[in-house]
Amino acid sequence: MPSPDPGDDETPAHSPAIELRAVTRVYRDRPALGPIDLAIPAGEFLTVVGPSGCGKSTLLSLVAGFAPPTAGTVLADGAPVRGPGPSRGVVFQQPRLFPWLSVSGNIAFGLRRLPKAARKERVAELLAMTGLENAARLKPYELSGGMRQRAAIARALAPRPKVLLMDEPFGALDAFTRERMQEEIRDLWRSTGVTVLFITHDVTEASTLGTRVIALAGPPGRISLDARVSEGLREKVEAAIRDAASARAA
Ligand SMILES: Nc1ncnc2c1ncn2[C@@H]1O[C@H](COP(=O)(O)OP(=O)(O)OP(=O)(O)O)[C@@H](O)[C@H]1O
Repeated sequence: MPSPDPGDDETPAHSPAIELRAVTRVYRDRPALGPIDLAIPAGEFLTVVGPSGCGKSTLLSLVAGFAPPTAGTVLADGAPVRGPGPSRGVVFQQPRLFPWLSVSGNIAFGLRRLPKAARKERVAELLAMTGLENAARLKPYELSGGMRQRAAIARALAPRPKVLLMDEPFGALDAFTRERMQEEIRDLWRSTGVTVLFITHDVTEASTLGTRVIALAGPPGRISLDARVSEGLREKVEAAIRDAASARAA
């Protein structure tokens, strides 16, 4: 009789895209986060909302691998996170594009290991996906705020990360651009199947944009609510936002 494979229970395909096990983070003796237990299945669009200082960015930086947890474990696809990696793309509130590179150059930056033809093809794909075809040669200072953020999203998606980590990505945009970007990020999420962890302090954004919302209270940040977003509500709020936007444009 064949013996059972001892690794079966740990098959990465069954692991959540991201998992935090009893994670805490302390800065200079001051607890900022945790303990947190959280599993984010692949393909989920999770929004994290909470007041300023409750630990949202700390949570994201631990998942990104920018900082280690003080205690506990952060896992990506079942493997401990030991630093930043190409499977986790990050988008910040300020786009942080390289000012000396064009939009194409910025998108291509993380693709240096690809052969030239494949790199060109992937950049073209990302430009089309984010509606930046006509801005390919422009430098960041020549872009609007929304275009800059789209370029940053394209750059983060270029290496096909499994997880996209977004830290208040639309916080610096005007309300109109922000609504458009919210629709666009949902379209990108649908078309790429990427797992999204999206930080916001905007309650409406948190409760309508994703498939699941967690609220943090703190510091130290703890999960005070973990709820599934009702599909019906989201569609209704999206339709209302679209109507409001087209009424304004008319
Ligand atoms: N590098 C750091 N050194 C020391 N303390 C820090 C550091 N980063 C964050 N903190 C502290 O940890 C706590 C959580 O901060 P964090 O930035 O994660 O909160 P946040 O919810 O993202 O806030 P905001 O919405 O204002 O961005 C705060 O008390 C903050 O002062």
